[in-house]
Amino acid sequence: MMTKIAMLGLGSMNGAILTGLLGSGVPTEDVVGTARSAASAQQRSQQYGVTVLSEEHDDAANTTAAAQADVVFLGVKPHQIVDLCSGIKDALQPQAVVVSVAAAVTVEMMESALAPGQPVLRAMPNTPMSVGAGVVGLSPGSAVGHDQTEMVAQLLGAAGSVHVLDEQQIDALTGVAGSGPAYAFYLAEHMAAAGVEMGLDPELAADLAAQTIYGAGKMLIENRGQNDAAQLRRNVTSPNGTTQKAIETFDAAGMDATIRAGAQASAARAAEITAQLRG
Ligand SMILES: NC(=O)c1ccc[n+]([C@@H]2O[C@H](COP(=O)([O-])OP(=O)(O)OC[C@H]3O[C@@H](n4cnc5c(N)ncnc54)[C@H](O)[C@@H]3O)[C@@H](O)[C@H]2O)c1
Ligand code: PRO
Repeated sequence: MMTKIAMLGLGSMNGAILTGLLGSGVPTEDVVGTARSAASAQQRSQQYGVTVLSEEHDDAANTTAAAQADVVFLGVKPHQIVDLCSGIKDALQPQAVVVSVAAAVTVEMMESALAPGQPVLRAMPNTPMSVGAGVVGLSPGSAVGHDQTEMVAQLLGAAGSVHVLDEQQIDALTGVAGSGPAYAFYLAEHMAAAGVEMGLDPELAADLAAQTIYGAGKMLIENRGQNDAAQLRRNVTSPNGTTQKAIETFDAAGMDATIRAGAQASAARAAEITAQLRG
């Protein structure tokens, strides 16, 4: 059976998931997306090759898309999720699985806005889903069946590694993996900027940073179970050599603690938004 998919709100995150799903072989005919304006619906329809309905054109765009779907991805901002759930509540098929990708919005908040028994999954993906190298945390709601969780895990698993985990751990996963690509991009920005400051052509410096981070990530994956990140770092660091100087400079600036504090601040911010949403 083909799984029909609705993507309500096709911004950065749902767009990345959609790119990953299409890249893994999901047929474009099986997906309907929604956008707010007619212009962005048209742009996204051209970009992804799927039907995209707009709220501007039709007030019922989200309910129309949701009504046809087996899996409904909610890709709007956290403060919009509960309203979106209320809006699609009566249109959803009873067995359709509602998957929110929003930070901070709990399973309980969604379940309260949906019909009793509606299957819900709270997901925390990251944007490398778009290149088939994402990470997704999945926390099951009270009414989602094991088979339904497996079905969504398999769907998303084609675009990244899927981890089914207790909802209490999802903010921590957000701090490491949901926000994490931004940390790597931040590193790339500043490695490239250093190269430019040392006289490299900006395009070359950006390429060097990108390829280096890609290569290091690939090594981390391919060395799993053999050499961890600390060992791979040591393998680059000749005694009294160039890398040692760089790492000493990072340590002296407290970069190790800063990176931990940043990831923890991301997780803490998720919890803070949850508290704000509860009011
Ligand atoms: N960007 C990330 O890396 C990332 C990672 C994990 C989770 N998330 C979560 O994904 C969600 C979306 O974030 P984003 O970064 O993609 O934001 P975004 O602003 O790029 O995307 C949201 C999209 O939803 C559209 N939208 C708003 N209301 C709508 C409605 N009623 N109907 C249809 N479309 C509507 C907006 O026009 C926009 O295109 C957030 O809840 C965020 O917490 C984002
Ligand atoms: N992007 C979203 C945010 O910054 C959630 C994780 C990554 O809030």
